[in-house]
Amino acid sequence: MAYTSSLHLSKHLLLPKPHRARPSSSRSPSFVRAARVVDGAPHVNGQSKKAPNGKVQINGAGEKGAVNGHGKKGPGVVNGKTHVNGHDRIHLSVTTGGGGQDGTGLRVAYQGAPGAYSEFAAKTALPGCETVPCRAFADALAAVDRGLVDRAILPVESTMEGTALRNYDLLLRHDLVVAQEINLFVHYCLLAMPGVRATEVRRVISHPMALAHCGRALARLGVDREPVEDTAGAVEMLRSNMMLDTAAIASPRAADLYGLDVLAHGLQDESWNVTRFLLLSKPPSPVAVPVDADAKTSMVVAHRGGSMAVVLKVLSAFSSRNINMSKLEVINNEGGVGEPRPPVMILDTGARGAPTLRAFPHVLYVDCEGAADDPLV
Ligand SMILES: O=C(O)C(=O)Cc1ccccc1
Repeated sequence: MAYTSSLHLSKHLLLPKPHRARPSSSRSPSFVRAARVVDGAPHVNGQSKKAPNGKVQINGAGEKGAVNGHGKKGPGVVNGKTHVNGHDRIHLSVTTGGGGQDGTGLRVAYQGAPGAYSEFAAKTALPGCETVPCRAFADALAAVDRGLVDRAILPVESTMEGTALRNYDLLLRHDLVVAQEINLFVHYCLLAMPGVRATEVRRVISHPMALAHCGRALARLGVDREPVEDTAGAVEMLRSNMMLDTAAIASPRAADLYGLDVLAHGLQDESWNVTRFLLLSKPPSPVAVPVDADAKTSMVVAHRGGSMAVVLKVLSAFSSRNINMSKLEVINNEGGVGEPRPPVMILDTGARGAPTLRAFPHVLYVDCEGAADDPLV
């Protein structure tokens, strides 16, 4: 069976606050070569006291155990071997830290048309930046890879739907670091051409995530749903095709930008609707994260077998170090009943020779407290 299970753990409901002392046993299982994600308290729409930002690094640590492709061996990594139960594996990590940086002079690629939520997230994270619209998320990441822009922004998780696995998968195919994380309240509106009334709407178009987040409201309206590339693109489509029987789900900002009427505010099924975006850049990270900062490290453990044993090792490695985990997502793409999913392709930058894409059926996404340069992590 192809399945995904995820366990979202509240940061403060887990273990006691980690003691910053080293664990009693230095022989704790070594399972990840960690790079860190540094992150402060929840940062929503730039309002956080401790804005998350810092560095995010994503890359393969090959059998040499290189961290983020720099060949650095973190002191907390007990060994650099890449075997879990004899199975080859790669682990990746992401570091994010405090925000509030001036974005003047920086170009940030995002998926969608002007007025998309991703564009707003970029402008919130890096005020003053120039935003560059792209047709697809993959195009935005490719633009950073090629040096056409300084950063790309990608939604990776939402409180309503959990991890956006497709985007995470995309991330793993690139050698990019996470420069910053931003959590954005997403407020959905129903927009229509001026003069159109709600009773005249037969169809609603938007980004698939927006349609999913407003599922109950749309069912009540009894309208057809049609996914399009992005929320602002949906609005643009209404406008340029003068569609009078169709509405779009998008932001109030998009309504202003394209001159559409707002038929309804707060269309989302849950009032607490926060999306987590990652701001990505080429390595090395443009943001330095002090080890003593409140930090979050994200890592990916990729392996080829013994799935439950790996999960247990990961849990026990965190537990023995008294490190709080804030996310554990287990992806198993082989075995069992149902449609098998393709393996996750990961760019291994630690391997000898040129970076190579490697396929892994089993992947764990882990977020934990602590900075990547903290020996404990
Ligand atoms: O379509 C957009 O506006 C995006 O930026 C993608 C998206 C969609 C819904 C919530 C967050 C991001």
